[in-house]
Amino acid sequence: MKLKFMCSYFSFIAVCSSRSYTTKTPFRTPFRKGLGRSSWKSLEARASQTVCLTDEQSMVLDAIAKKQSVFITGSGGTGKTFLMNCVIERLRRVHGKGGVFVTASTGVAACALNGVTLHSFAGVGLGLADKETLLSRVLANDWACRKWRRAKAVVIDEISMVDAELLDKLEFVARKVRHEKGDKVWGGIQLVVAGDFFQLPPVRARGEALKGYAFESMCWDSSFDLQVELTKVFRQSDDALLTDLLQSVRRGEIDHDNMKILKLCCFDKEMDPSAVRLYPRIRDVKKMNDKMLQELNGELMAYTAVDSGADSWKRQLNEGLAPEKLELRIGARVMLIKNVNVKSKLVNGAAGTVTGFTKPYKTRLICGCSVMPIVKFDSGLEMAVHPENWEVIEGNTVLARRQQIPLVLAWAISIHKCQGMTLDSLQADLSSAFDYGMVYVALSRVKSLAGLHLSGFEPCKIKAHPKVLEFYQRLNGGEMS
Ligand SMILES: Nc1ncnc2c1ncn2[C@@H]1O[C@H](COP(=O)(O)OP(=O)(O)OP(=O)(O)O)[C@@H](O)[C@H]1O
Repeated sequence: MKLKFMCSYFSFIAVCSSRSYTTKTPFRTPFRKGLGRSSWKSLEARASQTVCLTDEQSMVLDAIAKKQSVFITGSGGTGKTFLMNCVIERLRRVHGKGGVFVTASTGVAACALNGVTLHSFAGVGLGLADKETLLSRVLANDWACRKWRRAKAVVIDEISMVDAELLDKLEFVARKVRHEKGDKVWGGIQLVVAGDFFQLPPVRARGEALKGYAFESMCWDSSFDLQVELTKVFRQSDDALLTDLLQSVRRGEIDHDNMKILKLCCFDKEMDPSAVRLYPRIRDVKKMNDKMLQELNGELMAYTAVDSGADSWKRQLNEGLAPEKLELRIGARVMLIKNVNVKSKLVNGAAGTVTGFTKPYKTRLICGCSVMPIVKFDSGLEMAVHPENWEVIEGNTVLARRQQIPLVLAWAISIHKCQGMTLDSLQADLSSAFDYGMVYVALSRVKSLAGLHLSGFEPCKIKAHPKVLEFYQRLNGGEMS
């Protein structure tokens, strides 16, 4: 039955355009024309005006207002990142800007929230030493100590990439540094953690065993007042078949019907030339982008990021998505790495092609270049892309800032870097997929089956860790959602 629907589905998409754009968007005009910056509504107010928060999302915000510690999870595209932005704003209203520290396990995720990496916030270096050594390191570091003591709330995004050992060490450091608050877990800090453990696990050297997921830490259960799993998938809301397939892949399962669907994505579909290629390994990404750029004939335009702040913090900017050096030619496939205009769908992940370059109005140089790129996005919109800022903020201090054109070459990107993105069309080469959750992360970026192309796919590459399965079963009272 499912297979029958699937076949008619594919003939349907063959007749229609191979691209798919969400038309049932819940967004209304986010800003009223003519309003100055100071009149803009808060993010949360705008969010609730333009989109309907689900009951689960509202429940999280209510808990935040009550100063509860919350773990937010859910499959890819259920709005964790979207909600985190509202959560951060609510926390700042509750505690004041200076008491809220926004962190994430990776530079990419930290930059997306204008925060810092968890390691750099904590002042524990790589965090490899034992907990007592790390504590004395923090106590000897005035700045790190002050941050821990000033913190009223700490946000950690992409928790799936933090190991259990590190989480326990940080909880120990927080409790000891803030001993005047009693012996409370995390020294009484309100903790808001988000992530999906079915996605990528902590990065480790090749062959090195997993040290344990964060939920295996000793402090996990006592760290939260509330653990919420978001269940409404927004990203694939127009494609029930893909939503259903992804739920199985997430659990590491693939039945006969879903296998057939994925096989059709491998062989029977004409390749969309605009599809982003996803590779498990960075070297393949670089090779592909360099090769494709070289094949173009036009003049090479180079944009060098304008950075400010201390060198140690600038390093984190390099871990983010905005490149230090961006080279473009007419014809280059590019992707936005920042939301530029949500109403016009110029959002993080929107792909397009460079069609020309134009002189900027007033400014003479844009990131070292005299012209700005003009991009024709796949939605049909063509526009000059202006530089944007990325900041590393801790509490209320801006530690570093990068100005760069918000584009990356997008013939190819790595599966690690695409975690968090929404893509219209992708081609994933899964032949060298090596880790738990990797296939799921790659597949769950796309909005519809029409935009999904696979190569190197084998069912054994779909892997979910048994401990993760167990954790979610416990979270749902024995039931998998
Ligand atoms: N309540 C909502 N109403 C409408 N759209 C929403 C809502 N919440 C989130 N979205 C939209 O759903 C899409 C996916 O959200 P988001 O990227 O936050 O998901 P995610 O759970 O963080 O995904 P991933 O785990 O893959 O990073 C975004 O386009 C976001 O704007």
